[in-house]
Amino acid sequence: MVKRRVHVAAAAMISADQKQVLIARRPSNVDHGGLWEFPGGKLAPYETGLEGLKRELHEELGVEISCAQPLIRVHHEYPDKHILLDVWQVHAFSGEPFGREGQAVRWVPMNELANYPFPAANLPILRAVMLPTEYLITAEETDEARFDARLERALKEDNIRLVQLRAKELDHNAFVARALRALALCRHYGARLLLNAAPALLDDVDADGIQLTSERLMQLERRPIAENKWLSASTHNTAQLKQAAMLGCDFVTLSPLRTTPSHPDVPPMGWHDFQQLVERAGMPVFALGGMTRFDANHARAVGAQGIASIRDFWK
Ligand SMILES: Nc1nc2c([nH]c(=O)n2[C@H]2C[C@H](O)[C@@H](COP(=O)(O)OP(=O)(O)OP(=O)(O)O)O2)c(=O)[nH]1
Ligand SMILES: [Mg+2]
Repeated sequence: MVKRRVHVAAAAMISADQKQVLIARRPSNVDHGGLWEFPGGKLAPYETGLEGLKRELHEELGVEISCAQPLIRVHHEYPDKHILLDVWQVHAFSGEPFGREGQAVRWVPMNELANYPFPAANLPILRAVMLPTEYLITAEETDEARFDARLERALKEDNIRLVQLRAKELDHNAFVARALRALALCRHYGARLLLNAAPALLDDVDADGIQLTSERLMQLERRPIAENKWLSASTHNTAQLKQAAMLGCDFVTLSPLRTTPSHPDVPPMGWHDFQQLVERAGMPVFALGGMTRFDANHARAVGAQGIASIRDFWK
């Protein structure tokens, strides 16, 4: 049997204070009835994703979208169909959303989304909604006070909300000491901290998660940390992306987009290959390798969550 292919546009509508997202409950008499969803629906013939999204949000919620950006594209195999969920983050709209088709509609704080049952295809979307567009990776530093000052500057002035502590130059004790200070700073500014370290390091430092190197990624057979922690991995190709999906990584970095001074001999993948890999990744992907904040919109446009960078934030 050839499966039906269904292209669905859906919206993650964000409240003005950026803290809440709008969800709706599917009526009990349809597919996935009773589960929660991001409002939207199937595209009509010849409609683009954004056109379909505008029509569906008008029909289902009575709102008019004025500003939307691609968030994530998820391909999912249901028993009877192949579905592409084309999800947009809606930052501005007019009208007060209500369930025009009688469905329940609710604004939910980001950190309570996990309490609502969604269809199986929605897991990567929930991750994407919760993640920011920028992922800071810390640089090598020999001076601890300077490390703290630079991290704090990025949290305070650049509004960074996701940080990876990467410090290959430090031994175990020095890494733990730096990580504890970084964690306190991140907590203070409401940012999340992932450690680029062995998963067991979470026993010493109760950070928000682990960033696996591609080498660690390929050695693992199952997810090495609890579900309530974030698991990310550094990836460079299809095999590593598949392994990350198999382990249940919440997101990944994919590199190198461009040639960088730190890896001058590694051939860059460029936006075209990057986009093809992201399309099938099935989880949020941060573009890494020579990226700056000015690349974030382009990264979004080709399907990425955003950009990861050392240099652009470490000043
Ligand atoms: N809108 C939406 N659909 C989702 C989500 N997750 C998910 O698996 N789906 C699936 C359920 C459906 O099979 C399909 C969306 O179809 P739909 O029933 O909303 O389509 P529609 O609004 O055009 O309604 P209809 O005209 O077919 O009645 O995508 C989600 O978060 N939002
Ligand atoms: Mg619908």
